[in-house]
Amino acid sequence: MFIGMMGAGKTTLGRSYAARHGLAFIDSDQELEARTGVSIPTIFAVEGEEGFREREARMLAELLGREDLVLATGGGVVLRPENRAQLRRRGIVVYLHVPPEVLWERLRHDRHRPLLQVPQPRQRIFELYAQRDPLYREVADVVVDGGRLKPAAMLARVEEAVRDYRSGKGEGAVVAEGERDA
Ligand SMILES: Nc1ncnc2c1ncn2[C@@H]1O[C@H](COP(=O)(O)OP(=O)(O)OP(=O)(O)O)[C@@H](O)[C@H]1O
Ligand SMILES: O=C(O)C1=C[C@@H](O)[C@@H](O)[C@H](O)C1
Ligand SMILES: [Mg+2]
Repeated sequence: MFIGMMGAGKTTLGRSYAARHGLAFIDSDQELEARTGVSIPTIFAVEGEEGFREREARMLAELLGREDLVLATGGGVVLRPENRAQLRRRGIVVYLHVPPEVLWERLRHDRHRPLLQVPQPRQRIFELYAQRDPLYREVADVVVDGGRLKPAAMLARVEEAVRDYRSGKGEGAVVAEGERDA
């Protein structure tokens, strides 16, 4: 599973990680859009953030029941304690850590992420980062620092971190229970 802030690269890297390993890939946000037939901004507009979080939590519970799946989660999935508990129980959780300055460079022209459609989106990213970084770390098995790395270089770091984690060499890592997939 990939977790991290909006713009960290969960969708981009999740898809390429899955392709490299011959695993199925699902992006929680895209799956919600496909199932509801409407965009995430529309879900936020009609049902509010609470309605979206409810759908997201139900989707997570369902998808975590599937084997051999690489899952890219939504950026806010760690906000609910029950989601964090579920993430900790299943699969290898990879936190793609990207500092807020870099996220801002990537997202400054974004019009699709409802939480950034505010008068001061840069400040919003910094606030969300401050609130969520500890939550991502709480559930992560491995933390991969992206910084300004290109997706291919970041993927190489993910591969290395997952390998180390599996062989019990990762910093603070515990030996993986059976076959756990990212
Ligand atoms: N390592 C990278 N370097 C530069 N740009 C990147 C990198 N990874 C992703 N991007 C770009 O940043 C944007 C966000 O990437 P992506 O959609 O994969 O993030 P995400 O973590 O899935 O975000 P969200 O939680 O909002 O879905 C995209 O335009 C993507 O092309
Ligand atoms: O960070 C967030 O709270 C969000 C991130 C996106 O992945 C979407 O799930 C949605 O835009 C909310
Ligand atoms: Mg995404």
